[in-house]
Amino acid sequence: MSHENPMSQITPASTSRRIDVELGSRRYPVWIGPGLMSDTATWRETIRGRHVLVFSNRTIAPLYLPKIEAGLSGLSWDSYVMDDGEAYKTFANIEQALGALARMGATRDACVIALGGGVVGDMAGFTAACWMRGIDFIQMPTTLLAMVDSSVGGKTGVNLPAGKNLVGAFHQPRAVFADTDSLATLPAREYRAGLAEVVKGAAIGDPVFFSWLEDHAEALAARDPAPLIEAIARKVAYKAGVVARDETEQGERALLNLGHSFGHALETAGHYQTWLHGEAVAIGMVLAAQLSEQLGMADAADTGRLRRLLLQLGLPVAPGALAPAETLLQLMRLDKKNLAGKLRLILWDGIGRARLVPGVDEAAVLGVLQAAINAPV
Ligand SMILES: NC(=O)c1ccc[n+]([C@@H]2O[C@H](COP(=O)([O-])OP(=O)(O)OC[C@H]3O[C@@H](n4cnc5c(N)ncnc54)[C@H](O)[C@@H]3O)[C@@H](O)[C@H]2O)c1
Ligand SMILES: O=C(O)C(=O)C[C@@H](O)[C@H](O)[C@H](O)COP(=O)(O)O
Ligand SMILES: [Zn+2]
Repeated sequence: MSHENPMSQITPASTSRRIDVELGSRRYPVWIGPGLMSDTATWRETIRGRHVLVFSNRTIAPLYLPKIEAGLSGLSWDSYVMDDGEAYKTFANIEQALGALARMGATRDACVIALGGGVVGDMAGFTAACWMRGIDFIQMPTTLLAMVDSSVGGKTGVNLPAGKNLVGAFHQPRAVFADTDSLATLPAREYRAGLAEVVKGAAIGDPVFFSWLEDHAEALAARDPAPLIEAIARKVAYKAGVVARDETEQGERALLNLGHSFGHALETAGHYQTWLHGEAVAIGMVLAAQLSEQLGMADAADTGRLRRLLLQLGLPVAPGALAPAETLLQLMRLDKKNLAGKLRLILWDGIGRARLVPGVDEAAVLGVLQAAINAPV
């Protein structure tokens, strides 16, 4: 494994923000700002070998692959363009992408470029983790959610019919280039879903950031560029800190899963057709807050602030009658945080004070789910 990443010496021409993810003797930069895709000289420096596979999907490739093509000249490159959607985050697609690397004759110094949202990023990263037991990859996130969350931290993988992200690997990117110009084409619903993962970071461990989000909710909902870039940078910095302290989720990193035990169950139960990941996380955070209240850990006032902020940002706060509470609980039993057959959930003591709680009473979870299913969406 190479230790010092020469990327730490490279600076894009634009007025981008840079946050480093420090992993002991390794580190990589997350660049955030406009024009990064077209700044080919910069990201091209990260590619060490001759072979490149651009991993994208049928929506994003026509929009953004032409922007990066010039930077690939002189390399032996190909693209793997998957169908669009969470339902395609499967092993079958990983096998196809690995086949594309094989056809290229990709060697160990090959690089995968993830050009897209979180689905593409998780799958491109997993492809890179699998090929010859691990090659380089670069994240070029094109959704807000991918910029603030999935492109950073090295969680990669795919879904199984039994549940979300059940198979994967920790495999860190070599660099992240979050070109905020690409958000111009992002549909409004997808944009709002990304804001949920911003709120999550603040709700877990940064009450000052949470208040800042409350003060800037209207501007963020309207995609005002200055507060948006500030919000992206603050969330990335927060996540980078957590990942630096606990890269492989032995402890603190599990907190980044606030709302996800519920959220993943909602996504799976709806066959990825009902709630987007960010929306499911928004609902899941409210459920976690309600459960925390019921267990005597937190006040209703904190749940109220969380609900209000999510609603201001245009996010859902209740699941609707998607599936019976028992079905959702059954899906939650396969969550990766659970131990010894017992639910381990991220709950909170209030805004900015999340914690991992083992052995959570299933009857209490069922009660919260049942009440939420009957509440208006
Ligand atoms: N690895 C992690 O740490 C991590 C963190 C959070 C989420 N995730 C995963 O990320 C996934 C969700 O990611 P997502 O919300 O980005 O969804 P996504 O990747 O499905 O992208 C959302 C939609 O927007 C489209 N799109 C993307 N960029 C666009 C652009 N610039 N213009 C127009 N359309 C564009 C996509 O084609 C897709 O239809 C889930 O699978 C989730 O599990 C992973
Ligand atoms: O980076 C992390 O750690 C996270 O938990 C970030 C989450 O937002 C993300 O959805 C992640 O994919 C969930 O991971 P999982 O381990 O619950 O599958
Ligand atoms: Zn998430």
